[in-house]
Order: sequence, then C-alpha cells, then structure tokens
Amino acid sequence: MYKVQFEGQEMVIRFPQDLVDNDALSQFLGHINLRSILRKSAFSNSADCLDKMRRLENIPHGAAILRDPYLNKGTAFTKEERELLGLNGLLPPRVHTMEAQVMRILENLRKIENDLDKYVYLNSLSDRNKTLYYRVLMENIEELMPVVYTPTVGQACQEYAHIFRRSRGIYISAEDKGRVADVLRNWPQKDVRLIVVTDGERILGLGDLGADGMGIPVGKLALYSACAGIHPSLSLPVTIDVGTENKELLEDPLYFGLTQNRLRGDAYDELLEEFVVAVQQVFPRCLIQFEDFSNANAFRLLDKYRDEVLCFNDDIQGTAAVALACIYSALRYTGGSMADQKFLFLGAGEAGMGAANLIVSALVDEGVSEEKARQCCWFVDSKGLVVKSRNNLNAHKREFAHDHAPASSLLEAVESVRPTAIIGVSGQGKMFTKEILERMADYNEKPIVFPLSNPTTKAECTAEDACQWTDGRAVFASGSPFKPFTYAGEKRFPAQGNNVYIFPGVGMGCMACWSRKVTDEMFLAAARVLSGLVTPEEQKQGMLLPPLTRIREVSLEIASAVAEVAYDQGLATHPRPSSLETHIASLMYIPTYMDYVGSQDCDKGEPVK
Ligand SMILES: NC(=O)C1=CN([C@@H]2O[C@H](COP(=O)(O)OP(=O)(O)OC[C@H]3O[C@@H](n4cnc5c(N)ncnc54)[C@H](OP(=O)(O)O)[C@@H]3O)[C@@H](O)[C@H]2O)C=CC1
Ligand SMILES: CC(=O)C(=O)O
Ligand SMILES: [Mg+2]
Repeated sequence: MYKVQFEGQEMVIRFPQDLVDNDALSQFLGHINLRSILRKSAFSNSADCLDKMRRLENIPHGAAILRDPYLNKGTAFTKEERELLGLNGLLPPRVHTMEAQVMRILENLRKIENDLDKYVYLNSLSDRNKTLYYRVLMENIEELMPVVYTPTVGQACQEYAHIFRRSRGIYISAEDKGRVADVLRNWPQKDVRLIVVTDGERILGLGDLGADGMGIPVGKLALYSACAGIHPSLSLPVTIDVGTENKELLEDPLYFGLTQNRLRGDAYDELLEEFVVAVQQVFPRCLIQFEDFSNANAFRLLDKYRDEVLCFNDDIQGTAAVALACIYSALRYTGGSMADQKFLFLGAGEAGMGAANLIVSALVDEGVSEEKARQCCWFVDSKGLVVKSRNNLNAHKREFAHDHAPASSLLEAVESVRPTAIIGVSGQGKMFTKEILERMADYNEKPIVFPLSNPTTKAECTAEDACQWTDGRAVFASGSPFKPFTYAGEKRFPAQGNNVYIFPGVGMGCMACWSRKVTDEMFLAAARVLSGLVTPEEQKQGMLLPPLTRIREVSLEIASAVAEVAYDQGLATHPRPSSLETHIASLMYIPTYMDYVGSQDCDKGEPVK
C-alpha cells in the first residue's frame, strides 16, 4: 500500500505485492497513467519511485523532448518511456534499437552522391539527435571525417549562407563591443569548457570567408567529441565577425556576416581582449582554441594570451605536432637522424613556422644546438627562398634565414638546397610539380613529401602523383585525406598529416587535469606519443600514423601524456589521480542513450568537470 499526496489530498494506492520491484512498479504507474499524479505527489515509502519521479520531473515531456537534440532518442524511446513522457502517438509505434537507427542513417547517407549534401544531412541529424550523430560519426570515422571536416567543410564554409538550415554556435560581431559577456551568456549550456574560435580570415587555404568560417569551429568541436570524447554539451563554437575583405561575400545578398571591411588595429584588439576576458568570467576554466586566424593576428594573439589564459593556436601548435610526428615516423623508413635532415617548407606562415619551431625544440631536446637545429629548416615564401640577403623579413622568418644565394622559385630552391623533405604549407595547390618531385627523387633514396595544405584543392600534390613521380619512393603525408591506392602491386596508405590527430587529445589532456596553460612541451609530447603509436604491423604497411579508426585510443594516449606534462610543469590544478589514463578514459563521452525511467543511466562516461 502506498500513500500518495496529490494536490493536497492524500490518496492510497494498493499495489499487488509482486509489483513492488522497480520495473513492475513503473510499468504499473505507466499503465494507470499516473504521470500527472506523480508530478505532484510524494511517495512516502518508495525511494526508487521518488528517484524516478525526480528524474522525470527534470526532463522535458512530449514534443519538447523530441526537439531537444541532447535528450531525443527518436524511435528508440521505449514503450515505458513513451508512456511516462507523453510520447504515445508522437512516434511510429515500433521501438527501434540504436543499431537499427544507425543502419537507417547510413543507408540514407550512402545514397547521397554529393559530399556537401551529406554534410547537410549529417548536420540535420546533429540538430535532431546528438547521441545518434556521434554514434554514427564515431563508428564510421574514416568514411565520415572527410564529410564533417576537410575537404567538405571547406566547401561548406564557402557556401555556408546558401546551405544554411539552422544557426550554430555563438557569433560575436563588432557591434557587440561592450556586451560580449552578455552575448556569451545567451548560450543555452551554462557549463562550457572548450571554445574553438575563428574570425574567419584564413579558413583552411581558402582565404577570408568572414562569418561563414563558422563551419570550422563547428567541425573541429564535433571531432573533439568523436575523437577525444569531450561531451558535446561542454563545447562552444564561436565566430568573431569583424567584417570581411571578401568582395564576393560582401555582394552576396545571402551572406550572414557584417557587410563591412574588417576591423583592424586597436578596435580589433579591443574586441578580442573583451572576448578573452568575457570567457574567463562566463565560463571559468574554459580552454580557448584559436583557429584559422590570419597570420598577422594568429601569432600576436598567441603571444599575448598563451601565458595569461588556457589557450593555444591549432594552426601553429597543433599542426606542428602532427608534422613532427609524421617526420619521426618517416625517419623509420628513410633512415638517418633528425639532425641530418634538410626540411624545406613551402610557406613560411603559421603552419610552417609552428612546425619548424617544434622541430628545433625537438632537436634541442636531443642535445643539438639551437643554431644547428635552425639550420635544418629552410623556407620558401611567396617571394622565394628565405635568405639573409632579403630585406623586410619578419622576425619569425629572420630566425630561419640562411646565408645562402637567393632562389626565386621552389624548383630553384630544391635544386640549390637539396632538401631531404619538402613540406607544403602554402595554401597553394599543385606547387609540388612533376619536375620538383623528380628532383627530390634524384637527391634522395626516399624523399619525404608532405603536402599539408587544405582542403584537397590546395594540396601541393596528390598522393598518387607523389608516388608516380618518385618511382614509388616518396614517404607521404597530406593535410586532407587521399584514399589508399595500389602502386606496382603494393597497397599504399597515404597518411593524413592533419592536426585532428593532435588537438582533441591536447584539449582533453588539459581539461582533465585543469591545466592553467597549454605549453609547447605538451605538443612535443603529443608528437612523440603519436608517432610511437604506429604499430609494427602498421609500419610494415608503410604507415606514418595510426589509422583514424584508432583515433579514440590515440587521443586518450595523447591526453594522458599532455596531462603528465601539465603535472610535471606544475600547471595542473586537479588533484592527481592514481592513473591518468584511467581517469581520462572515465571522462570520455560514449554516445549511448539515457534510460529515462530505469534506475541506471545508460550514458556511460560523465562529462569532464
Ligand atoms: N595539415 C594541417 O593540419 C594544417 C594545414 N594547414 C594548411 O596550411 C596552409 C597555410 O596555412 P598557414 O600557415 O596558417 O597560412 P599563412 O597565411 O600563415 O602562411 C601561408 C604561407 O604561404 C606562403 N605562400 C603563399 N603563396 C605562396 C606561393 N605562391 N609560393 C610560396 N609560398 C607562398 C606565404 O608567403 P608570405 O609569407 O610571403 O606571404 C606564407 O608564408 C593552409 O592551406 C592550411 O590549410 C594549416 C594548419 C593545419
Ligand atoms: C587543418 C587546419 O587546421 C587548417 O587547415 O587550417
Ligand atoms: Mg586551421
């Protein structure tokens, strides 16, 4: 017998004795449609039932839960849930498993021929049902990463206003100056631990896409959840819209951003400062990842904030770590030591300088002098080889300027420097020509060829061209994916040397130990761990990086190494757990549906706190 308080009245409900176990009780309550009574009543003698009521109290019912992408289960709501949550009739009668739902999504997705349409389709799934979206993405990461990320995300940003269905993330525009914190407070999730922010000025190698660059923070954060298990509700994509110099966008009637030229100078810096300060106020302990800022702002912002707040620049630091990991792995095939190499970078910007500086740190760590380490790195920029005799080199380039004859083209530079590796970070497609690659093959038994520019149209060469033009001898990695192919009867697996191998683990590592800063030593550790994770079997197949199917494991290992560095450097403020790896693994989000009426949450993995 249970006493129930209902609207001030005491009611007595008699249950048959065998209904007292939890499942039977909830079934019974569902059958007699007591949901509305439960909402206002208090069971005096059933703690389980009270617990269940409280849980049901706190979640939306009826159509509202179907519209909440974090709570929605679609056709997977059980009969009991449908009863208790007022969903009867709002869904087709048959209850489906998540596996069946995944099957349906993949069936539909694979019918779509165009990748941009697949991108739109997946985004709409994410809008409806985050759990299913992440399950599909994680289980099919090799197939779907090129859709949610490079190259398709590049096209999506170029056409953002035209494929728009629903707004994502937070836009902070120049007009929000003075109220940035209020704008951040409008975000519905109140516990944000991770922001990826862009101002849209250098989206991949596609240039200034203004406010339409939002696709990049959205894509990067989806990968944070899929690859490192950061709970999606903890992350926030941000676009700072200060205008654009892109005439086409300014003339496009559908363009979303401010139709003005970019703010520059003090006005820009003040808005960025307000943003960084506001993040500290509104979302304490939040990690800020700067992404796809122009060269002129990226280095300045990183220098200004890296010691003040928890932040890093992915294009400078994340890219550096994946490039270094690919180099470590490449040396397994080419032989020789790092110090023996001549790395010739095409492009002396964020990615190039970031990579060269990390190579220098790695060499110095191995005992090589800084001067000798810098001598290993050579650059060609838009004006030719970076040599001492050139005027007006910026400070970054000056540090790598060689006492060497000028060269006005990459071919000339290759011929005079005779590099062991060419690394493309210029954002200029097809710059590694047949002639250049043939020269590389003349000078090296196994030339290292890394066209790292994104998206695919901007890759300095394709995987197959690099292979053909070096008689199959190139050791290859690219920024955007190339499919495996067969050369001379042998299967080749082009590595995707993209910072996606790095940033999820670095972010997770910093978040898990509550690091106060992100340091270069963390990226060095990440590079070493990443290269070390290529198994002997994968090495036999010529791989430079573990396959993306292992990205969760990779991110976990990187996160653990990064957190280790944070503890060593006295930056971690979370009490040290007995096992970092176990602790971090326990924080990783696994997209599993919540059991709304059972006594246990099905959703394994608590969000990082
Ligand atoms: N694989 C990955 O994970 C990543 C790849 N990238 C890719 O790297 C590329 C560059 O990015 P980022 O370094 O941030 O960009 P930046 O704008 O900072 O640098 C671009 C560099 O390329 C040089 N450059 C431009 N045109 C030419 C040319 N015709 N010949 C030689 N050099 C040229 C520029 O020269 P100058 O200095 O004279 O202007 C500049 O040094 C992009 O395509 C981006 O997608 C970036 C981050 C990560
Ligand atoms: C991958 C990346 O961050 C870029 O191309 O900008
Ligand atoms: Mg980037």
